[in-house]
Amino acid sequence: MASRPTVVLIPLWGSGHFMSALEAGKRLLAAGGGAFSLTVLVMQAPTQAKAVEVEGHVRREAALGLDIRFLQLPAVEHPTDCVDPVEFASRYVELHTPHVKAAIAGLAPSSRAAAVVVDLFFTALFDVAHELAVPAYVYFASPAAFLALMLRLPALRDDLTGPGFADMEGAVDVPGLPPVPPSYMPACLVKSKIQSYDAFEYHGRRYMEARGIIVNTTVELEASVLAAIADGRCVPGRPAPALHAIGPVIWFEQKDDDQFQHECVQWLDAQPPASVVLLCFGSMGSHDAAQVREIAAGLERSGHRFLWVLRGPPVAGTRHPTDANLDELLPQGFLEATAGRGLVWPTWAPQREILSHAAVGGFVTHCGWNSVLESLWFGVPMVPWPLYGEQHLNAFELVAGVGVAVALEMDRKKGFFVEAAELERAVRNLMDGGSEEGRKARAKVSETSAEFRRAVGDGGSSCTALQRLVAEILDLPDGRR
Ligand SMILES: COc1cc(-c2[o+]c3cc(O)cc([O-])c3cc2O[C@@H]2O[C@H](CO)[C@H](O)[C@H](O)[C@H]2O)cc(OC)c1O
Ligand SMILES: O=c1ccn([C@@H]2O[C@H](COP(=O)(O)OP(=O)(O)O)[C@@H](O)[C@H]2O)c(=O)[nH]1
Repeated sequence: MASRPTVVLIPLWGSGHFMSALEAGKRLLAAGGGAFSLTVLVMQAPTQAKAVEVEGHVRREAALGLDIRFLQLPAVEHPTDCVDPVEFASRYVELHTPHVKAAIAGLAPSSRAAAVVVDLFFTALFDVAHELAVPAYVYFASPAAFLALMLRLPALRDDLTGPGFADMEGAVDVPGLPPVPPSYMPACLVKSKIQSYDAFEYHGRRYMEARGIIVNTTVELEASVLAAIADGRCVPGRPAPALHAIGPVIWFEQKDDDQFQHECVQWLDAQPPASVVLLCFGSMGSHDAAQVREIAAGLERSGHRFLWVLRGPPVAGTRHPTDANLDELLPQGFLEATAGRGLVWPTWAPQREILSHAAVGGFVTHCGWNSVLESLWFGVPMVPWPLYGEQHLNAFELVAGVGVAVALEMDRKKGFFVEAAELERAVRNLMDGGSEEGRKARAKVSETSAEFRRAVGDGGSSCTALQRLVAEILDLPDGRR
């Protein structure tokens, strides 16, 4: 049998990470034109719900008949006493090191590993790659701005006066971004316990060992940040990491049944073009009862049409929201008052399909990076309502850097609470034809959507970056394929 190498992909279990990495892997596979296969090492997800989700993804993707092999890694113990999901992921993956080594070392000689591509929180696996002399890459499913920050964390530690950025005076210097107010730092670094900073800083340092960092962005969207990283401004005095901006990597589910229309989509079909504002807060986003009342009041007073994906409080001991009990959560009379112009959807919604619908004209989003890229792809301007992870920094970049969003004021001292009047103002500015702020965001987002489509098309920046990456993995001269 002819010898053909494989690219080993090791994604994190969360859908936003897992499916983004897998989609990137599929693009590598396609660009490789059969020169290598893809091997995905699948970790046992730490919760039952996530395990079911991952199994579903693997089953569906395996059935596509592509040149992808899924290898399940043996289960390991769960680390305890972790302060946040990043510390958990970092320690959990360390426990997988011997299994990952055995899986890669055990590949048949005819399908040796040409590269190992790991999730942004899995840099502990570089040890395995180094031992086996396989080039290691990071797949960074978040923006380059967050990468720039992570690379800067070792140096920024000297500027801290407390364990996190909360007490810091002045602004944070994230190369390539305007000065960032400390309150826009990722939530877990603001109110940080020190382990949280340690976990992020650890990965920031280790990125420097990678042969390359594959980033889910475009050079057009994050030009200044990518240039700052490439010019060595994040880690002065060290060779800059090699970047591959191959985005936007967006996963589009294939519909099994074209006849079936989701209830949300059926409802949108009956609304005028660009008239509906979507509110959706990601896989881990939910609000408490007081905040839900403010959202309801803000939407009612805005007078605009809306599709609100409203989730209930998280399952105890997890961050996964439950399905909302609308009778309990919504103020009395709200559904009657907004009947015909509003739909409240209490569970997971088909967000990409909704964003692609002509009736959707704006998106109040938690700023998860996948959601942001989807919104930009479909040319939908945003109101950022960041909740967790790096989302506050994403929100800052969207408003102050890229200009595709209308800002939302939050009470940063009161758990980022948003008053009804403020949501009403932001929704009106986003959706009203007469608002200058909304007009600018709409114009910029249309431009970005067109740029995105050019970037991934033949000869586009991301397509070219992908081809160069494939040539590098295959060791072809001059990046030729
Ligand atoms: C990127 O910065 C942070 C990401 C996370 C984080 O952690 C996480 C852990 C899990 O066990 C499952 C997950 O699904 C998950 C998701 C997650 O954040 C989201 O990751 C997306 C990448 O695909 C995307 O970047 C979104 O914007 C993120 O919200 C946690 C964190 O701090 C606690 C981060 O700083
Ligand atoms: O009700 C929902 C909520 C989220 N998503 C999808 O889940 C992903 C969420 O990823 P993101 O990076 O935005 O945020 P995370 O959930 O990881 O914080 C995106 O692809 C969304 O389209 C969805 O389809 N329906």
